[in-house]
Amino acid sequence: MATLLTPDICVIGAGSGGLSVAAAAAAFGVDVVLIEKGLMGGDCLNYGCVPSKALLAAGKAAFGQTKSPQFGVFSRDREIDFARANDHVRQVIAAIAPHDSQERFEGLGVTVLRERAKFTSPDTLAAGNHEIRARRFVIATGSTAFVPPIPGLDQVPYLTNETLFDLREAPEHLAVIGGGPIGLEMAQAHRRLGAQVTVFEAKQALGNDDPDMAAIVLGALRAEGIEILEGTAVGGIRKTEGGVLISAETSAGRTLEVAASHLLVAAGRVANVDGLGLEAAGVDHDGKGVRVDKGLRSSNRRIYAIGDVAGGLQFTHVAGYQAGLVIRSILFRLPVAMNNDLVPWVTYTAPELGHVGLSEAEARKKYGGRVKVLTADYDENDRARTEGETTGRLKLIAGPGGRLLGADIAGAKAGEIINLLSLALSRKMTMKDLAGFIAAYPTLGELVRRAAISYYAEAPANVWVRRLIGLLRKFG
Ligand SMILES: Cc1cc2nc3c(=O)[nH]c(=O)nc-3n(C[C@H](O)[C@H](O)[C@H](O)COP(=O)(O)OP(=O)(O)OC[C@H]3O[C@@H](n4cnc5c(N)ncnc54)[C@H](O)[C@@H]3O)c2cc1C
Ligand SMILES: NC(=O)c1ccc[n+]([C@@H]2O[C@H](COP(=O)([O-])OP(=O)(O)OC[C@H]3O[C@@H](n4cnc5c(N)ncnc54)[C@H](O)[C@@H]3O)[C@@H](O)[C@H]2O)c1
Repeated sequence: MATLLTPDICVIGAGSGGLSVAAAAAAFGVDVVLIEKGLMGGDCLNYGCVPSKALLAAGKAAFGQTKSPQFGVFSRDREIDFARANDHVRQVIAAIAPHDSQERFEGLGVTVLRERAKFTSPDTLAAGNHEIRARRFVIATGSTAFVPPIPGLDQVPYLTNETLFDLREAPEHLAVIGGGPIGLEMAQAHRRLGAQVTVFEAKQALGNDDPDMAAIVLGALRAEGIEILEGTAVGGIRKTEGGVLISAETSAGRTLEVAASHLLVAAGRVANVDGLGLEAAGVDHDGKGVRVDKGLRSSNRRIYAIGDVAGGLQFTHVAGYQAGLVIRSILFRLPVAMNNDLVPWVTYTAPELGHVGLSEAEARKKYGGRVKVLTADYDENDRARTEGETTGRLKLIAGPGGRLLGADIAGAKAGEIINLLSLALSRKMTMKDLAGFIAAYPTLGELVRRAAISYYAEAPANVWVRRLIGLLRKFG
């Protein structure tokens, strides 16, 4: 007979979103059951952010050696041991894992069940030998790699983010389907660790970002020898003795065939809703995931959904932000509303690509001619020069009254600089604020001031400003 549990909150999925809800609720002394069918930590720790950034760091170290003669440093034997790079990935995961572990959460007072969860009715969930009736449920089951219906793909061995980080040898030639953040981050990491890499992108690579900024990143990746075939849809795949043969057609109607040793599918994500019993629970869902309102509630008011499964922006910090909103709603019954306008994102290629707020196109659509686009180039920044990182640009989008509407950065440390602009956006700052603070010299952050100051570029030529200066001069 099933054991009945009646916690205040039941969380399904111990990834970025689920762990944040469980930890916060437990900190307030609330009775929580957390259910995880796979590894604690979910995608981000085991198959996503952490291993991808660790592998990129290994690639950066390898690439640094090729750049070092610029600094008068010559290394004689440049040898890449891919297995050691993979060890680094494993060690980073292992170092973070205790923070997300069952032991830690049980120590916080959370009941952790390592089972697959499934709703059996609008207020009941089954998980192994347990039946759970909670006051509130939070679905945080994440997403999985979307595998496109390409003829032959199901007949060949392919990698996804769940298997890529198991490789102990560098692929000789890695073919990647998808030129989004996953495809391009992994293309660069593997290229720098010795693989030949070809990326097939049906539309535009980095298509969710500002096209000018994406072009800077794509140019840099191509210069490192990554072949990025945009407007090129994969039409079929065959197994060969040495790997796979990929047939693709370009938007110009040209057919091409590429032989590769390994294939990575990075063509987007599907929300993990299958097998959750959502129909039994009365929870509506569509191709994007669980349908939620601004307060992250599903069609069953007792059940919330957060993170990748909720069908919006798919980032760890979004899952964490949504977890905070759900906690406020469940524990304090406060009205909450998600605001995606303030969410930054970063693609960790080199150069990095960062974004927050409205894009230039969105801003122009909303404010027309009242939008000013202000830029500062990395090759004019002293710190970028000293570091040999002069490829890049920062773009600020200013609206009426000089108010910051959005920002895009392609360049070194874009991910760090975008945080400053994320804060500025959330505080409703203007170009006056961004031009008026003291930035330490020499830093890449000075790019923000430089772009913001250009908002006032016309001031010295303004006749009224000149008259005012002339008038003030008369007072001695
Ligand atoms: C290669 C890659 C790189 C990425 N890099 C970044 C990055 O740099 N920065 C960033 O912000 N985001 C990044 N992301 C996205 C980020 O990983 C996700 O947005 C984040 O993990 C979503 O958190 P989540 O809690 O919604 O889901 P997850 O972290 O995936 O957790 C969901 C958990 O639910 C469990 N589960 C599913 N179904 C059930 C069930 N029926 N019963 C019990 N348990 C279940 C799963 O096993 C999983 O552990 C990356 C993703 C990938 C794939
Ligand atoms: N740095 C980060 O924060 C980071 C890193 C990786 C992933 N992520 C998250 O994970 C999400 C998923 O990443 P992703 O790169 O898999 O998805 P994506 O949707 O951003 O990109 C997938 C790309 O694959 C292309 N594509 C789809 N089918 C194709 C086909 N048959 N042939 C050729 N191209 C095809 C699409 O046109 C698209 O450009 C991201 O949107 C992001 O939210 C974040």
